[in-house]
Amino acid sequence: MFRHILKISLFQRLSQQRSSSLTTSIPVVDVSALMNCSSSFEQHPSSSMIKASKLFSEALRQYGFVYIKNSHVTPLLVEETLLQSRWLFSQSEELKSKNLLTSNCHRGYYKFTSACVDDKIEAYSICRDIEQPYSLKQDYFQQLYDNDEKQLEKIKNQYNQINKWPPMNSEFKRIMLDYWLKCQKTSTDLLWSLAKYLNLEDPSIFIKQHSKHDNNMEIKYYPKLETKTKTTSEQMLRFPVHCDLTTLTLLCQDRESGLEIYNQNTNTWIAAPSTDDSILVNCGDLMEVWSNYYYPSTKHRVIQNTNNDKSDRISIVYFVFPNYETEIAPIQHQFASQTTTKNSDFEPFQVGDRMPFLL
Ligand SMILES: O=C(O)CCC(=O)C(=O)O
Ligand SMILES: [Fe+2]
Repeated sequence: MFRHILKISLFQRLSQQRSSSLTTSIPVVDVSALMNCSSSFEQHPSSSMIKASKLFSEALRQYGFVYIKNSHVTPLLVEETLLQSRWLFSQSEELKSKNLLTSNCHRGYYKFTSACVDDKIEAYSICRDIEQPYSLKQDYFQQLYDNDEKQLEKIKNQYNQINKWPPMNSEFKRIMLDYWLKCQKTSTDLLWSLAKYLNLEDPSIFIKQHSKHDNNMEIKYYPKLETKTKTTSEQMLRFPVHCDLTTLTLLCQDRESGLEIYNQNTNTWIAAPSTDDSILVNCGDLMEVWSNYYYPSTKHRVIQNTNNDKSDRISIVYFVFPNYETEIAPIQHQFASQTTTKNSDFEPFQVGDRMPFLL
């Protein structure tokens, strides 16, 4: 009980910090009717499911990014995860480097220099928390390297590295894994809904090809900048312009500004501030191709916050990937003729072919 009250008041305090004074034209969609739809969607879906699916799909189609509320990722869980993230980055260099440092692996702590000259961004990453993570990728690598046992052994050792957890904080691990799982569940429901909206012959095609949940979650810490670098627009970037490689990406942030989304209709950048009760979803390159260019992979970036650069910033990004062996090619669907027909000479590829190779 006490714990619950504490959590709520903490949540209220933090969400006051998180709510934004900025406005944005990116739509907010209530996805409550879609949650659990991948397991409960019967032959005759309810009208609220159909409505939510249409709103979500059309918003993604139009903007590339959508705020979703009432997903499995509750506002309280977002606050708790941000709080634990903040705890991690405030730990000593020794703890972060000694216990968590990673090289050539998608799990653990690392630093990188980004677009801005004196910018050092810290990051912490986890993947699906299983004992033999290579098992998720072995179908792909085995057909790639067939009989090359030596190479396969090397790859197996590399990919079997497990998540790195800070010692003596079991709460950290519990909350991170909870957040990870709720993003997994949310993304599965959203993938189902996107396929359903396209009226695909097999509406479970996307989720079948995501059965291994080989996803990656990355928390980034952007420290307060000591010097203002405002001279050119290039220098104001904190994370460069890019598209994600994913099918879907789920993103939340704890400060009001920084993230911007490119709108190709108006040729402008739109601010994507954090909100109290929603998280952002966008499509990446794999979904763009797979959906026959219907759901666009949209450019985005993080800029230096010039209104309030007294603060640091945390973002939590959950990258959703199909199984490595999945073959990607534009799919036929009811809207396919309206989309750019780029598929006549399209060479199908496997997801693993596009992923960074870690040896
Ligand atoms: O930090 C952010 O808000 C954006 C990061 C991002 O877009 C990415 O990691 O792909
Ligand atoms: Fe991104």
